[in-house]
Amino acid sequence: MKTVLFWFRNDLRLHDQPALQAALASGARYLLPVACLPAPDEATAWGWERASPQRRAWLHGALRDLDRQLTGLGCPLLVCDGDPATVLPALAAAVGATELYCEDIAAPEEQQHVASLRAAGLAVHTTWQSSLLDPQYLPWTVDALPASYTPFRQAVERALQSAAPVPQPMAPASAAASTAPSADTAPVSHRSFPALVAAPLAAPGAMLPWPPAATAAGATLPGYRAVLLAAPDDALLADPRSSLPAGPAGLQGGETAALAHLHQYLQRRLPDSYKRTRNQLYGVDFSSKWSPWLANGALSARRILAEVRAYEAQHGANEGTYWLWFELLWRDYFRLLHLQYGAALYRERGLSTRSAAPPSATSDERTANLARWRHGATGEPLVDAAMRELLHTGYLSNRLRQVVASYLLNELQGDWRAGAAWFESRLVDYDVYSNQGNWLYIAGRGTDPRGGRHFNLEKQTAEHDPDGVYRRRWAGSECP
Ligand SMILES: Cc1cc2nc3c(=O)[nH]c(=O)nc-3n(C[C@H](O)[C@H](O)[C@H](O)COP(=O)(O)OP(=O)(O)OC[C@H]3O[C@@H](n4cnc5c(N)ncnc54)[C@H](O)[C@@H]3O)c2cc1C
Repeated sequence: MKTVLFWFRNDLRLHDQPALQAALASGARYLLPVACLPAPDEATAWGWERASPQRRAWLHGALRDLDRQLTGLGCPLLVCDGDPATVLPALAAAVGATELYCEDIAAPEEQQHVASLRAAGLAVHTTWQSSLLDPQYLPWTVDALPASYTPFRQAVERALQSAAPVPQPMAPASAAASTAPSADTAPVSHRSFPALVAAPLAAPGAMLPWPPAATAAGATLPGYRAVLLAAPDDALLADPRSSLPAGPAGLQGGETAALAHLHQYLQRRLPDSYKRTRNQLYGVDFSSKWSPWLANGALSARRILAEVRAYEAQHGANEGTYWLWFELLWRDYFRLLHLQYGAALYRERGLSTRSAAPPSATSDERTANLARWRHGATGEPLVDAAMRELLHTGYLSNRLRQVVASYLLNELQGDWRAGAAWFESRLVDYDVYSNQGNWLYIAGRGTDPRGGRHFNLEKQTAEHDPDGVYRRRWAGSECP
């Protein structure tokens, strides 16, 4: 009787889960859901930890919630320690599985994981499911995406206008193959758009049981990690100054809290003010705060859009609801760029053909500058306040992300890849596509024709923190 593994990656949810639906429809008798946690002390090439304690705490909350839900369906989540390329083949052998289902992620390291699993003899079925738009139904093949965001958005909006007004629910993904191209496969061309934004799937009403060998092996399963789910660490997220007030008495990681947060955001009619408030620097309601749940997949972008469309049907569309779509489309754009360019986005020059002007600062000066930037000790009050907020809470408004990125690149002559790696370590909403895409954009090494962004600090301060409230909020915060 067939046994399959389902590997939860950045899709820690049961709603709108075509990859999981494919596993359930595969004819398997048993299914073992598994998530792999990186080692807590994993370091980056830049010398700092890969994921901060805050980022890990948010992820752990999502895993705890997923485990609660799966346990309720009789199929608990197995959380494993270590490198998926090692742990998963060992686990498959221990429980008699030869097939694995998971979402497709078009970033080089994540692609390498899948390649290693295949090389180890597992049949891996991947499903692309993290974007709003289904790449199979784009007006172009992904290797011919419009060269920058605005023509991309305009073409998508034209395509949607010419499509059937009510999108059809997405059929469960085929178990036989990937449902959409990865960066390493050639896409096919399509001329119709009704499924361009599929309706989100409901959560499965039932799961399959664990394989008997897994039940018998229990704590001796390869990679098995016993303590995570029993020892909440979300107090790390409870800084009262945070724009993302999380922790035991605040927002929680995971699908249950994600859906509750989405509903309250809509119920309180916050979309109506979004366009006006979105560039503010602090507070909970100035922006949606969907990103921490979107990042680890506790919330699906298609589910958000479906609910925003229902909101528009009830209250009327307005510039706020449009702007939320506009921003979610940016998120998609960076995903599609990964499908188009893959590892090229990770080169120092990115997609740019021009070589960088040699920095006038010495290498030692640049190293010292980077350390001062990371710890909020540059001497520029707005930058320092923002970097301290990031360090203490794992969240930063979009405007401040732009300001501090520009400062590192332009004033401190820093390496954009170091900035991106620091954000990866600290952001609770770290998303490989959005992080890489935004850093490339500000560095002028992506597709943007304007060639980089330089934010004027004086102007930004006067415009967004004229009375100094934000700077005072973080002044004097000790930085480790
Ligand atoms: C240098 C830099 C690095 C970034 N790194 C990340 C990252 O790792 N993860 C991440 O989710 N976002 C990243 N962003 C984008 C953006 O800052 C966050 O998505 C946003 O601040 C999250 O807060 P929110 O959910 O309240 O956003 P809202 O303003 O409410 O926007 C709604 C949603 O739209 C999407 N969105 C908004 N702005 C952007 C954008 N510029 N690019 C892509 N998607 C966007 C997000 O999914 C967001 O949740 C980065 C921006 C910059 C300038």
